[in-house]
Amino acid sequence: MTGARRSATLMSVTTTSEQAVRLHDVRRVYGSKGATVNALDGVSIDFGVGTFTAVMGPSGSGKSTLLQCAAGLDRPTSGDVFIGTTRLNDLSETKLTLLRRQKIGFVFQQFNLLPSLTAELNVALPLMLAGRRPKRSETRGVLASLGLGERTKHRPSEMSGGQQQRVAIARALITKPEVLFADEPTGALDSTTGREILVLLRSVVDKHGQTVIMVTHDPVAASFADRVVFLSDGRLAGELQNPTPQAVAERMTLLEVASIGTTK
Ligand SMILES: Nc1ncnc2c1ncn2[C@@H]1O[C@H](COP(=O)(O)OP(=O)(O)OP(=O)(O)O)[C@@H](O)[C@H]1O
Repeated sequence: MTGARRSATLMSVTTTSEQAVRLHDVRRVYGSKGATVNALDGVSIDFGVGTFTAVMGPSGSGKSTLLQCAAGLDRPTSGDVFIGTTRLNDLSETKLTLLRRQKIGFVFQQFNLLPSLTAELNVALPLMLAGRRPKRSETRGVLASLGLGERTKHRPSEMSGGQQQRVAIARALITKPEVLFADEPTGALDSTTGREILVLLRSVVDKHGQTVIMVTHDPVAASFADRVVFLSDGRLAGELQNPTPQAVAERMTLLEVASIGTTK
């Protein structure tokens, strides 16, 4: 692409303040000559400020790769990623790390808490990494707001899976991120506990106006979102607004069948 054409393209994808995250023609190729995988194959999508989006698709369709590229944890092979109005492609590793610390929270399926630290210290960690000395009232306040006021001194091994995931969410929210990314946040939890976590994620959007982008395999979990976007073979394969579990499950069945058909 010529410089002029590239500038024109970039002008046309300049983000507005209503978009929390924007991907434009993002490709992510893994491997090298002879053995490459197009994990993302030209994905363009916007995530509006204060919205809750679920990302679904068959295994290997590129969901985690999408999340990692959108969160600046992985760099696309080509294409543009914006967080707010900042284009991530232009940032050095140091600036990207700073932006992630300021604007992004990430929650994982396996919680990823530090086992030797109390709940309170796990939550304080992002502030300490940013060079701040966290106030006890700050970390305890976030833990209390997530129903963990009595657990501040407990270590991860002394808490249930649901409590550990709530600590992980408290840790992600302590920096007041604009966007919270969650990769299978209920995957390791029973359905009742998982539902509590989803209610919590919903309130992050409804009460605080933050943006949540969540990968899930579970149609019930996806129904907590405002929108579900589907991926298949690294490409967008449609979306559902105001999804019901039934509508999501039907769409997933069609995609799974199509994906089995193409791998035979
Ligand atoms: N680091 C990597 N090196 C090589 N290939 C990779 C790497 N990460 C992912 N892939 C491949 O890229 C494709 C997309 O992977 P990704 O993990 O994004 O899919 P997914 O939809 O999240 O899958 P799942 O639902 O099974 O977690 C898959 O074919 C996967 O094998």
